[in-house]
Amino acid sequence: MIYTVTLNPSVDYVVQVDDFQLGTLNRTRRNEVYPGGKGINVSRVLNRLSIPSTALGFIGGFTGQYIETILQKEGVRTDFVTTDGLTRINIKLKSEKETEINGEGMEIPSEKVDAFFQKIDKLQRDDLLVIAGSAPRSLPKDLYEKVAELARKKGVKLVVDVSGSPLSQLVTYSPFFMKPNHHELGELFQREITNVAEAVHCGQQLIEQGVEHLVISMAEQGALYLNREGVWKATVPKGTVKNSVGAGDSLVAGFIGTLAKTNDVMAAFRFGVASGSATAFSEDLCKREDVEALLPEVQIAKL
Ligand SMILES: Nc1ncnc2c1ncn2[C@@H]1O[C@H](COP(=O)(O)OP(=O)(O)O)[C@@H](O)[C@H]1O
Ligand SMILES: O=P(O)(O)OC[C@H]1O[C@](O)(COP(=O)(O)O)[C@@H](O)[C@@H]1O
Repeated sequence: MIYTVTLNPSVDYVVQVDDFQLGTLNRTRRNEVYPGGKGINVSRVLNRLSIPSTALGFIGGFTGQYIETILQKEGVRTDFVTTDGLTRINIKLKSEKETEINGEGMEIPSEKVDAFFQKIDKLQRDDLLVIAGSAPRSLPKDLYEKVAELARKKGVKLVVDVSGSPLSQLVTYSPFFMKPNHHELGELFQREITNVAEAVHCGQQLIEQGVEHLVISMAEQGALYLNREGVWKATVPKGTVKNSVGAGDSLVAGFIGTLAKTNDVMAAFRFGVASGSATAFSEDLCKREDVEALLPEVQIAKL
């Protein structure tokens, strides 16, 4: 079974403003609302690929209720801990450029954290636990490590899609799968990654440290897959980007979902990349038919 953890879910408020100007009244041309947060996006995409998962994490208030309602309507299983706070609203402003404002998240009291750990404690050997996105500032700094520690004790496989210091903490738990983008990878190694050779160099160190499957995504510039046997590069399909929010999460879902179904790593890599691009070319997250249509455009070569 696949479980996703979103410690800091969000309602994503996507607004299109033509010629956005700071410091004045702007009016939207279009606005949409989606359930968001990285683990939640992974669960929603897995569901569209007919792969069941359970979404875990913390929700609160009318925004949290909205997320749970939409997920359940779509058929995603949920087992959130409900708090008295209010799930954040993240602003995704589309104008000449894409601007994001992500909230810091709500206060989560310690008894709610205990309730969350009780849920993690029910996972079984060989379950996949996807840890994705930021944690609300109120949570202890080592919370992700504690989740990873418990997962390791129970023989649960870790999938990691986080950035900043949680990434450097979780990499030491030999994740089954990790998907940093090249900026996150650069941050981890405290250097700028400007080309494939540099990304491969850093990626290989992660494989040596015990990461089993690694995808380094580089938006429209392609993606790399690394394991103990080698390095592969995929081209990404060309198209018009409508909303790249959730593209990375879609790659994660496409990869782990296909790997769970077929045990074929290259099929998983191809499907993951096509899922990321299908999301970038859609308003919301990708649909299965859009992903399948892009598969022939993903060319994979061994480096
Ligand atoms: N402009 C784009 N054109 C085509 N595919 C894209 C584009 N941006 C993102 N993608 C797809 O989404 C995947 C993840 O995007 P990326 O921006 O690297 O990750 P993240 O969303 O985690 O920052 C890419 O590997 C690619 O498949
Ligand atoms: O937890 P964070 O890092 O604040 O990110 C949350 C945001 O990330 C998203 O999950 C999208 O992630 P990506 O665009 O990186 O795939 C949004 O739905 C959400 O608003």
